[in-house]
Order: sequence, then structure tokens, then C-alpha cells
Amino acid sequence: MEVAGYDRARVLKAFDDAKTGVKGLVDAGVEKIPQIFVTPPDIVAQTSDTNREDFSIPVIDLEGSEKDSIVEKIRHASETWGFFQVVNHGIPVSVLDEMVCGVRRFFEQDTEVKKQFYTRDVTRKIVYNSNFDLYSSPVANWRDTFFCFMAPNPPKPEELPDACRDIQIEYSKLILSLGFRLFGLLSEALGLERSHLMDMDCAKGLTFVCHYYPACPEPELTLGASKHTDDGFLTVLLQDQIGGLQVFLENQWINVRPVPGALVVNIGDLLQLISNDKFRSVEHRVVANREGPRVSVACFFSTSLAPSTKLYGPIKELISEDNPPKYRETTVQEYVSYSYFKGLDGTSPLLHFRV
Ligand SMILES: O=C(O)CCC(=O)C(=O)O
Ligand SMILES: [Fe+2]
Repeated sequence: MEVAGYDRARVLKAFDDAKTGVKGLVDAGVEKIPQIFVTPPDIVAQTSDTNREDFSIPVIDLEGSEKDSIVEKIRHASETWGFFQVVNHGIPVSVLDEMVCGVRRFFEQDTEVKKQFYTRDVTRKIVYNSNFDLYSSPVANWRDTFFCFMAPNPPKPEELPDACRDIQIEYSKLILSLGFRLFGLLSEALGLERSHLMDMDCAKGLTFVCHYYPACPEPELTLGASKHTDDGFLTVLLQDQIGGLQVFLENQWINVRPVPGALVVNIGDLLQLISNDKFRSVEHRVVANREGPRVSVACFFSTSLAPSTKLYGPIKELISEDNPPKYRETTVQEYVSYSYFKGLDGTSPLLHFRV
């Protein structure tokens, strides 16, 4: 929001140059959030009762009874909610807990060491900064992040941060095998051969996006993450027990309640595109909280981000005369860079690819 006589560009640059992110502000004891974070009240507002017991995203037990019913539950959730949580997914709780601790150690380590990772050069192996869209978005979010590509060409172990190297390597192996399993189930849920989505390279690339949402002194004035959809094929999210993630469904914000040991799975834009809108990539956001820090790890599955001319459009088996393609074909690189440079401005990048 603009305030007369206020040089937003200069304030953003000073915030960025400090390389200490939102955590740096909290450590310095701010009691009021700086203007760059102040978000219009209608955007922060809750729409209605977000704690309705009868309206929460499904929790699916991957070791549950018959496989057919798991596929059916995943199909239903992907068509209606675009989100579900999975339990009994094969990743031990001790690994989930250590991953959250590792991310926390990264953000809470010595500032001078952490600053070495601070960059906006996305060709670097580890990219730590605050608000990837700081200069393009109308408001900044109360969040710091680091990300790195873990597949198909992971950084060398010595390139990973000391604070979370071992657990990142272990978690990425387990998340890749869970991802393969989920893509098998999603393929079947689309009525395709089990290997269809994997054969399209939907799980070839894995990016870890690790968020740190410091406690916020004025949570009613800002957001942890503005509303957006995810641009890859699928996201598997690990969140701690603080909560704050919300999904926009039936015109209201629904809390994605932390379930101990569960992982949150959501359909990304590219899966909506290739499924010709059968599966939904649903808008979500993270509210700010007086309590914190909140830690989350979003694992984005996409193709390898190495330049490729391979085109992705609605899957031929899913389209017909009655269900013509709703999107033009695109390369993953074109889609992802369009989405990245657009930033979290509240509109879906999918619209740009509609025919
Ligand atoms: O922190 C969260 O719960 C969500 C993060 C998210 O939506 C994202 O990284 O795309
Ligand atoms: Fe997201």
C-alpha cells in the first residue's frame, strides 16, 4: 500500500541488502511490521468460519484396505479439492521431524554463515532469500525461504548447508520414492496406465523449497504467503504443528490442519493442464501468526529444469470431441519461467495458456 513520501524501492533494497530476511527484523525486535509487508485488509481477511469440522481436506491412508479405494479417494480429492493429506506414506516420523529441525537450524544458524547463501541468482545451487518476488510483488510476505534442486542433478554433499545436509539427502531419497508411488496412483486415478505420468517425466525433477515463517507481531496486517497455485506437477508438503496453510474452496479459506506424521499433497498447474482440468490446481496461502517460527518444506515435482523442447499439453487419452483440449502445448521451462517472473500476484498463470 502506498504512503505519501515513502520510497518503497529504497526500503525494499535496504531490506534485501541486509540479507537477514524477516527473521532479521524479528531478531532486531520490531513491534510493528514495516510498510513493505502491509497488505490490504480485504486480502488478509478470513472469508468465514475456516474451522468448520465438516469441511476439511481428506486424509488418505496409503496402507489402507484395498488399493482400488485408495485410487478412488485420490481421484475424488484431486478432482474436487486439489489437496489431500497422506498418512502411512512410508517416511518415518523421525525423518520428518529431523527435516523440520534441519530447516530450522539453517535459518537459526550464525547470520554471517547464512548470509553466504543469500542470493537472487537462481543458477546458484542453494538459493536463500526473503520473498523470491520481492521486487515484482505489490506486497512482501512474512517469510524467508531457501531452495535447491535435489533431482535429477543434486548438489554435491559439500555444497549443501552444514545445518541440514544429511537430512536433506535422506529426505530427498524418501520423497522421490513416495512421489513415484503417488504418480502411479494419480495415473490410475486418471484411468491411465500406472506408469503414464512417470513416463512423461512428471517426477524427474525435485526442488526443495524450505520456508521459515517467523512469529509476526501484527498478523492481521500481512500474510506468510500470498494466495497462489503451485506451478509444477505435484507438491508434497511437510508442515510443522503450528498451522497457517489455507486452501481456497467454495469461496472460503479452509485451514489445512496439521496432522502429526502426515504430508500434504497438492496438484500443481502442470498436472491440471495435462489432465485438461480433470484435476485441480487450487489456490492456497499461508496466514501470519503471532506464534512462531513455523517451518515447512515444499517438495515440487516437475520435469528436469534443464532446457528441453518437449511439449506438454492435455494428454491425448483424456481428450475427445466432447472434451476438447483446453490448453495449448507448452514447454515446462516456458511455463515455469512465466509463473516465476509473474510472482504471487493472485492470478493463475494457467490462464495465459488457455485456448
Ligand atoms: O508453507 C506452506 O504451508 C505452503 C508453502 C507453499 O504454498 C509453497 O511453497 O508453494
Ligand atoms: Fe504453494
